[in-house]
Amino acid sequence: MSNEIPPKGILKSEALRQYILETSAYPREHELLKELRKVTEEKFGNLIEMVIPVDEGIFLSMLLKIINAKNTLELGVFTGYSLLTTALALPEDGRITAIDIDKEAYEVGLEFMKKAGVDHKINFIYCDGMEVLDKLVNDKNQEFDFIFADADKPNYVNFLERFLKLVKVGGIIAFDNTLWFSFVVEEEESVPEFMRESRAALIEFNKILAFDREWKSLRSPLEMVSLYADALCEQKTI
Ligand SMILES: C[S@@+](CC[C@H](N)C(=O)[O-])C[C@H]1O[C@@H](n2cnc3c(N)ncnc32)[C@H](O)[C@@H]1O
Repeated sequence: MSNEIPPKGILKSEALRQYILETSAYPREHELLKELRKVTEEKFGNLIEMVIPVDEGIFLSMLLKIINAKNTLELGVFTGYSLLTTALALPEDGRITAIDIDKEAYEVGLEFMKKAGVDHKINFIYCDGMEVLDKLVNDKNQEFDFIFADADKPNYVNFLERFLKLVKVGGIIAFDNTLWFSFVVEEEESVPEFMRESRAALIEFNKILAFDREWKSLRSPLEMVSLYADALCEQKTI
């Protein structure tokens, strides 16, 4: 047996990822979330890859419950897997402001929100994200316990600037896809062309969060956690 220290990290194979999903994620997935994923795949084919994975959904749901989130913001809804996850995790009087530029996809998911009896918690805004965020910031009365971004990766830095004004103390900001299918550590040539712009933006975003002086001063009250399920979260702790 080799005496070399093995690389850090627990996910050493696709088989292990499947094992985790089968033993800890799928059994906890809500029936309507399973159905929504299936219908999304039937209607949108390959775009199913846009939907957050089941283990990430369970993690987000756990975070929402731990912080007793009541008022949340989601940017990037698609057919609403992460939105339904959030709506199921919030209390009866919980509220979600959900933003997307695709109304048709949202309407597919809306059926499932209704079936689950959680549609009253959702305020869907059909509009560009930055436009809505600027309005919310100007409003000055808006404060969210939890913010989830899963859209328009090149704009993550701009979103963060607004989110920091919108998240309440003790709240959480979560960004999806910060590892970009692991492409952040691969050579550009091996990345599909249509994914390169986002890869470059995410590498820059991760760097800024970790090292940029200006952001560091903003970040000082934030704790950061990066997850293999590919969500990166910041928690404002003071
Ligand atoms: C990765 S999908 C979101 C997936 C969703 N979170 C889920 O779990 O199913 C990204 C979504 O962001 C939306 N989007 C892209 N650019 C946007 C923008 N500038 N403003 C608002 N929504 C945007 C797209 O229409 C798409 O539905």
